Amino acid sequence: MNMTIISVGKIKEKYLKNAIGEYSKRLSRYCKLSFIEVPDERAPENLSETEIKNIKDKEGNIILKNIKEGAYVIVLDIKGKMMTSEEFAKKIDDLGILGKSNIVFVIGGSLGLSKKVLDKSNFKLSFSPMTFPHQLMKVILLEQVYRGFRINRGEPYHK
Ligand SMILES: C[S@@+](CC[C@H](N)C(=O)[O-])C[C@H]1O[C@@H](n2cnc3c(N)ncnc32)[C@H](O)[C@@H]1O
Repeated sequence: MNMTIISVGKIKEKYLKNAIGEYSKRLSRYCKLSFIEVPDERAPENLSETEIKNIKDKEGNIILKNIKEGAYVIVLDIKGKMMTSEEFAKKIDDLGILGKSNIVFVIGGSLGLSKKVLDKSNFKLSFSPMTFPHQLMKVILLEQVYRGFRINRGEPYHK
């Protein structure tokens, strides 16, 4: 299974890079993982609704260009569906059974995702009603994908 994580902005913090590196290494046993980082637009304070929309559209159009035809697109969206880790593991397993071999996860930038990107998605996944920084979201997502593969294989993992 190929998994691609498209996110907005570069991760600069060393501790987050290390965590991403660690989970990427662990996941290499289970899937082919790749990352695409889309440049984030400068977003000063006090932007108007129109300016916010324009920025999200600009970032969104680059995200869309990076999604290959036929990929199953899961966007990370606070208002999306919340799941247990077991349900998420089953979702990954079901996608494999359905022959969906290219899964794309999309994480928005500080302003969130454009409507076009949300509309393009096959599934909207929420990790909680709380807002997390997008950089941290990448680590949390990787951990849950790793946990999902371990659950699906019946392999031990700390609860
Ligand atoms: C800082 S948040 C953006 C907040 C923005 N105000 C919004 O409502 O989308 C950056 C990105 O992280 C992801 N994210 C943050 N918290 C999340 C959560 N609880 N569940 C799912 N995705 C989340 C989403 O992809 C979001 O676009």
